[in-house]
Amino acid sequence: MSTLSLSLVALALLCVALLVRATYLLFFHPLSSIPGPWYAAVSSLWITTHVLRLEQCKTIHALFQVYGPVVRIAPNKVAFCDLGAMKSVYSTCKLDKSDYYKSVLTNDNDHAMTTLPHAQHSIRRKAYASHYMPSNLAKLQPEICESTGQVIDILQHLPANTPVDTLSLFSHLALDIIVASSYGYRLGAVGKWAVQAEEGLTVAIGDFPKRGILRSAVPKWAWNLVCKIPHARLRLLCDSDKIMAEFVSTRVYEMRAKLDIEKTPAPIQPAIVSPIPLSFPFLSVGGLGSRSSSRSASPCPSDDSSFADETEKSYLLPRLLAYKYPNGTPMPEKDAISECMGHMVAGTDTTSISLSYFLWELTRRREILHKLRNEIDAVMPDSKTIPDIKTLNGMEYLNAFIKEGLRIYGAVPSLLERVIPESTALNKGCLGPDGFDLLGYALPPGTIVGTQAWSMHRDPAVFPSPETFLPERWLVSSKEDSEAETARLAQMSSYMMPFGTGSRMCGGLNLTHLALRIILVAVLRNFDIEAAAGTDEKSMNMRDSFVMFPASMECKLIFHPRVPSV
Ligand code: HEM
Repeated sequence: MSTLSLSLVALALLCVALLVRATYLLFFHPLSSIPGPWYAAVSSLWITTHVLRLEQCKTIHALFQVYGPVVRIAPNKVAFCDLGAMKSVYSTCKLDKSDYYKSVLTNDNDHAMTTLPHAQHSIRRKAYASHYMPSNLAKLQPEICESTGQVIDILQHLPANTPVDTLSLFSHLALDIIVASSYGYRLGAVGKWAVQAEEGLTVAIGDFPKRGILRSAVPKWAWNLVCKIPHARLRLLCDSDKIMAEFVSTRVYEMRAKLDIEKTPAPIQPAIVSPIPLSFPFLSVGGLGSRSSSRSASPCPSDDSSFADETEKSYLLPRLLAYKYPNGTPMPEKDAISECMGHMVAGTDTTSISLSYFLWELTRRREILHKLRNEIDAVMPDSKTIPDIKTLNGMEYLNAFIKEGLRIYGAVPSLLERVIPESTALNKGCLGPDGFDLLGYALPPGTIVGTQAWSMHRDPAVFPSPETFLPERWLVSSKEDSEAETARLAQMSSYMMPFGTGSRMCGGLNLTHLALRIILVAVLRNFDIEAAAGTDEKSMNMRDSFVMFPASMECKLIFHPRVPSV
């Protein structure tokens, strides 16, 4: 037989094999009764092209509108949009996460977000959870206010009509806040942003998700080869994980040194103590010089008693290093480092993206801005003094605005993938004889299942005119029956999942709420905001790659100081 004939036979066999496989997947596979396009059922290629085009969320949403609340989006993957199923998957049955999350391992090690099994995750979560309790965060309010105050200063001193890329500015601010709250360390990223000096850590955090996508898309040998290419920017991207790990390792070293000094009975030598940032969290290391290092310039309302006893504050890193696993062994440094890195990655871009969209929306919605302003001006007579948490939490319209902002512009609108387990051992009552029951469909073990905030937040039966940004939907209407109003608000809240839902919900949720409030009131009290030329519907069109971001990868706004500013 000639080579040509052999090739033709091989090709024919391949076609038959593909046809047999497609027939099985379409008609005989346990998921074959689930609605969805046939091309999604026979291959993952279709959904992958939409992932690569950065529009998975919108694509899945369009499928729900055609096929209903359960859709097969790939041979082994099912998406749903239903409140009962959401509760069952994420809360009642606490299904394990899918392998997808492993693309964001830090320092080649797990952190809470990448710890897939529920049982192991809950041990991890216990290690950090108390750090983000409101009572601890309240003590960290001065740090957040001070970094925010620095941003206000910088914006006030910019030449008139300077467009500012808020994605960049707020990611520096978010990082300063997270670093201060995690290590009690003054990074000064905002200060560096102001003088256009590159902050290596911010660049590394921005690069890290791209590194994860690239790394998982190519074989290991190809990735190693790419990282050997002598191109400075590429090397930075390849090294982003290492840069973050080195930063956190240095903080561990400093903290250990501080603890050793504290254990030593001899008098502490100032020369040794002074460079340790835990004692002096706001020592400037590249910020705005005296302004940033001066406590008296803090825009926080608190009297200095909150600074008086630094030991009362508890930062994330020492908390992790003091944590003991159930077998009594302390959490190894490697785990503490990965955990801290995970929080920096999880919190920086998400916070800056949300803030950017919130402000951009306000440039188009003067009536909403006006209402917010009235509320803010009333509680903030001095434009340089930010109200405390209690006041911020009590601001009805601000709360409604943030809820609506997270509904439409939540930075993680994506499918949160979970896996149907093999056995019922850990999930008693959750598996029937045919597997997991999802709205009447039996999903066999190994099926990947999930819902997405994008669609849950856009259910027209729960959120009328879902694409309209309407903070008022979160306010109690005095014209309506109060019981009906309570039920309406409760129903909307139950559909909200901007921070995920159930046992794997965002660890930094409380910190985010606090930071968003502080930053929003400070900015809106001090500035009028305008969209710069080129910042429009098209440039801000939402794209997603787990985290959502604007199509143009920037959000340029102009900050005009408000006149008169008290
Ligand atoms: C607007 C800002 C933020 C949004 C929209 C957001 C959203 C989310 C979502 C949706 C998840 C759950 C992922 C899943 O179930 O698969 C998550 C997890 C997580 N987030 Fe956030 N996040 C934000 C800010 C932050 C901040 C500021 C921090 C910390 C500094 C943080 C730390 C974490 C951690 C540690 C997890 C993993 C939780 C666990 O599995 O125990 N996030 N976030």
